Amino acid sequence: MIPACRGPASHPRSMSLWEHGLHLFRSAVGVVLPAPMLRRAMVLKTDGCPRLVVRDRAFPVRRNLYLVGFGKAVLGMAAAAEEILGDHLIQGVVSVPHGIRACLQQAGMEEMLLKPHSRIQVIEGAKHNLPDREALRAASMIRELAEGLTADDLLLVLVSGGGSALLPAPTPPILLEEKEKVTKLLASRGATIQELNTIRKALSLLKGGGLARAAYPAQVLSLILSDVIGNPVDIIASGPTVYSSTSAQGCLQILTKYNLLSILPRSVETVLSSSISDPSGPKDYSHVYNVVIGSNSLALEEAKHQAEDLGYWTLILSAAVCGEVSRVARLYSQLIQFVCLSTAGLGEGPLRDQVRGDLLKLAAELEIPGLNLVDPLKALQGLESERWVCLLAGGETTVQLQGNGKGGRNQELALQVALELHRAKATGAGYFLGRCEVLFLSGGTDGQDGPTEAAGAFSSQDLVDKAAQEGLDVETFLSNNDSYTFFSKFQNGRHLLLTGLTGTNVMDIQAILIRARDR
Ligand SMILES: Nc1ncnc2c1ncn2[C@@H]1O[C@H](COP(=O)(O)OP(=O)(O)OP(=O)(O)O)[C@@H](O)[C@H]1O
Ligand SMILES: O=C(O)[C@H](O)CO
Repeated sequence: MIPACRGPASHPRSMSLWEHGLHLFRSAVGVVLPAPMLRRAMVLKTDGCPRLVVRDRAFPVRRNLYLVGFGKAVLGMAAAAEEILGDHLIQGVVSVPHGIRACLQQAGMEEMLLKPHSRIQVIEGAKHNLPDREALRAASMIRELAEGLTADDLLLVLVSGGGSALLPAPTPPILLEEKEKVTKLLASRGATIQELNTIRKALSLLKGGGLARAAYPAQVLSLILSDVIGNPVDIIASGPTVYSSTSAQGCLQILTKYNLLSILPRSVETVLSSSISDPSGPKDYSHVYNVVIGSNSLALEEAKHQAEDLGYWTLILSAAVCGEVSRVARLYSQLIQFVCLSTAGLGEGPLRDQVRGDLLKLAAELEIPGLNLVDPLKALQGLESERWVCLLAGGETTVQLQGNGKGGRNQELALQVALELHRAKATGAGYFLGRCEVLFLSGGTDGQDGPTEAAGAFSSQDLVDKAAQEGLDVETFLSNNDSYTFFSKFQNGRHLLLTGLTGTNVMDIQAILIRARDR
């Protein structure tokens, strides 16, 4: 479990980079844990007329509050919300992952469980993140609750990643199995989450704004924890409270792209063609207020704040890092080399120009939204030598699985960075890398990286050599996508980032910490 984050007890200079990295990761996750996040997002004011205040809006409350939720982090969010709302909450239903209560109990995370006499009913479903009968039952209870509301009511909707599978309500005559078949095929053919959820929205009664329509004329307040790059509220959990501008033509384009048109179930064709005559449904969503209350950027901001407190010159590179792990690893390795050249006080020179050129080229190729390295590189170049540097980033990379090993994208990234740095040691940058202490850390904020029990891993430029001394060949493990097995064996698992399930999820976080070695 991620403990509540306090500042580090020891003086920053006496702490290892390792301890700094762990502190930053814990702080980043701490700020998007359900309870603190909910407490920041909404306040129940009881002076005068009781009202629920969220950002610039105040919703009058008089025991007229209902709650629904769906997603992997929603149980903790519901527990925190119920505590804030007290007796004003009349009734609630949340759809959460199969086995989550036992899991949280086992991990000692009681604060994320509902109290014994809670007014919120919990349905566990979507085993293996796939919609099932239980999730279907939860979705229909949620729909019923929403449809029974009046203009005097306020519906609080809690949304987090994993919500799509936990809120299945296929538009008749589509059957659950038919819808699942389409989404499974799309996912296996490499569709993006935007494409996948565009189709899900078109085939669902509740997604793509359907829940907000069902709740009308009640007010709808939707609090959203984002697990998608750029925080698009219409895509996160397939946007059940967000107007959907998706057209049937847009859906057909996606289905054509992935060669699915000829194998669509008849029911899906029927629903898509009937939506051509009613392209978007009602557009008035003035009764809805959607607010993103937790995101990768928020977590990175907190890590930056903490790193600055520790004495680092800190920069957030991007909260939208995506792309193949091996290419992202090359980008991070070149950034590390650039920083080492800069902090070693090397003035303008051909080596740094070369690294800079390679970096800009690679960054352009990766097309990471909003990543502009020109100014950060200038700033790094202008830093006084020996300055501690912290670079932070977040997002979600992808791994093309080729082997049958055990791992996750964060552990694979950490291992790839170590390999890239090892290779760089043989180049002109090697001398400068040797003069710096470097720590690379990548972790999933949900505490689980792929199907492993680690959240991620730490690495550095000496890892490959040290592993070789233990008879472990990094390239062999990487070629089998076996990063977890590697990190479990190497130095008895010391480089694994082990946090346990955190109860939240804002994708992944990377931290690079660099300081000149004492000479
Ligand atoms: N052996 C492996 N090595 C590297 N990556 C792996 C391996 N096996 C699975 N993965 C990656 O793990 C991811 C799936 O795990 P996980 O459930 O953590 O991701 P997710 O479904 O995107 O969940 P979330 O967004 O909640 O973290 C995929 O990106 C997959 O490519
Ligand atoms: O539930 C979903 O659709 C994904 O987790 C993206 O939010």
